Amino acid sequence: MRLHVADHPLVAHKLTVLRDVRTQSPTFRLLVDELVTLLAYEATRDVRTETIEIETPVARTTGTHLADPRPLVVPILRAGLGMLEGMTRLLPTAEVGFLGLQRDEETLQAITYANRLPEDLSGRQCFVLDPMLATGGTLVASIDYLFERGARDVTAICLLAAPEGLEVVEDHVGERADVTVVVAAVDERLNEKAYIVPGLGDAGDRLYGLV
Ligand SMILES: O=P(O)(O)OC[C@H]1O[C@H](OP(=O)(O)OP(=O)(O)O)[C@H](O)[C@@H]1O
Ligand SMILES: O=c1cc[nH]c(=O)[nH]1
Ligand SMILES: [Mg+2]
Repeated sequence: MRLHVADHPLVAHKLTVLRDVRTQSPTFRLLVDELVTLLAYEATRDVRTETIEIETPVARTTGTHLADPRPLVVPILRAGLGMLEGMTRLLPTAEVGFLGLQRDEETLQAITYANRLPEDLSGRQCFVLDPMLATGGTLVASIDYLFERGARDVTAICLLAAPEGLEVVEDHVGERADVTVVVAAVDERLNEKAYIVPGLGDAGDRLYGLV
C-alpha cells in the first residue's frame, strides 16, 4: 500500500476550519468539496492516459487524453457522497458506482446496505471516496468489493486517517495489489469509541445532520 499525505498550506487551512466544532453544515459541505478537488489532483497523478494527435489553429501536435476504460469513482455512503462532486468536477468522464456502509457503533463492524457497482472491474482504475479512515474496517470492506469484481488498481481519497486504521488496511492488502491511500492528514489516534482524535467528529452527521 502506498500512502500519500497532502502537504499544502491550503489543505491545512481548509482542514482546520473543517475540524472546528463551530463550522456549520453549509460551510462544512463547501470545504469538503474544495478539499477533495485538491486531493484528487494528487490522487489522479497516475491516471491512465494515451497520446493523441490533434490540430491546433496553428499546427498539428501530439497531446494527452484519458485512456479507456473510464475510471470508476465510488463514494461510500453517506459521508463519501459529500466528496463526489468535487471529484467528478476533475474527472467528468468517470463512471460512478455506489457502496453504502455503516459502522455499527457497538461492534465497529462495517455493515453493507447498498452495493451498486459494475459487474466487471478488470482493468479499471477505481477511486474510493470516504472522508474518514478510522478503524479501517469500512475501507477494507470497500476494497474487497472492488477486488471481488476484478479491480487491481484502487486509490482511496480520505480527509483524515488514524494510524491504527492505516495499519489495518496495510496488513489487509499487503503486496497484493496497487492500493494507494491519499489523505489530507494522519491524526494522532482513535479514542475509546473509535473516533479519530483530534478528528472532526462524525463526518456524515456534520454533512447531513443526525440520523
Ligand atoms: O474506518 P471505520 O472505523 O470503518 O470508520 C470509518 C467510517 O465511518 C464513517 O461512516 P459511518 O459509519 O458513520 O456512516 P455515515 O457515513 O452514514 O455517517 C465514515 O464515513 C467511514 O465510512
Ligand atoms: O472520527 C470518526 C470515525 C468514524 N467516522 C467518523 O465519521 N468520524
Ligand atoms: Mg457517520
